Amino acid sequence: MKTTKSFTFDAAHFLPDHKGKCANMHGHTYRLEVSVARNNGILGNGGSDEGMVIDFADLKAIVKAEVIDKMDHKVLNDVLPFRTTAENMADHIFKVLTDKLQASGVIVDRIKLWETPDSYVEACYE
Ligand SMILES: Nc1nc2c(c(=O)[nH]1)N=C([C@H](O)[C@H](O)COP(=O)(O)OP(=O)(O)OP(=O)(O)O)CN2
Ligand SMILES: [Zn+2]
Repeated sequence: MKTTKSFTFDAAHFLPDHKGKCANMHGHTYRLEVSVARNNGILGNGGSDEGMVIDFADLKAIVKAEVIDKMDHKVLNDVLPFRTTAENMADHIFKVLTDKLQASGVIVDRIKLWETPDSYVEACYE
């Protein structure tokens, strides 16, 4: 069982040394899909999380605090310490959310990051 929450955020960036137009500052409305699962495969048993991987609201709050608030309406080159390709961003988001969720027995199964309406990357568990 996988549980997914989607987000959008707007940000500017440029790719140093890019051979094409992306070397120039430009913006994207990114779409981020975060899919998570239980590390033991068993859904919550008892209490508020009964029958859930994670409450949608809890997942939303974590992604907002750890990712969206740090990237939305930012110049990504100023806030991320790597070349801001969609691949590097998805890898970073995967690691940040894995660190945050692992104590509660939740794993990040997939990060899907759309940079444009027709271009996306995926970072997947194993
Ligand atoms: N593998 C990757 N290739 C490119 C990335 C990336 O992150 N990973 N990024 C860019 C640029 O950021 C660019 O803004 C997006 O590229 P592209 O899809 O080519 O942009 P367009 O939507 O304008 O292209 P269309 O020709 O309209 O499809 C470049 N490459
Ligand atoms: Zn771009």
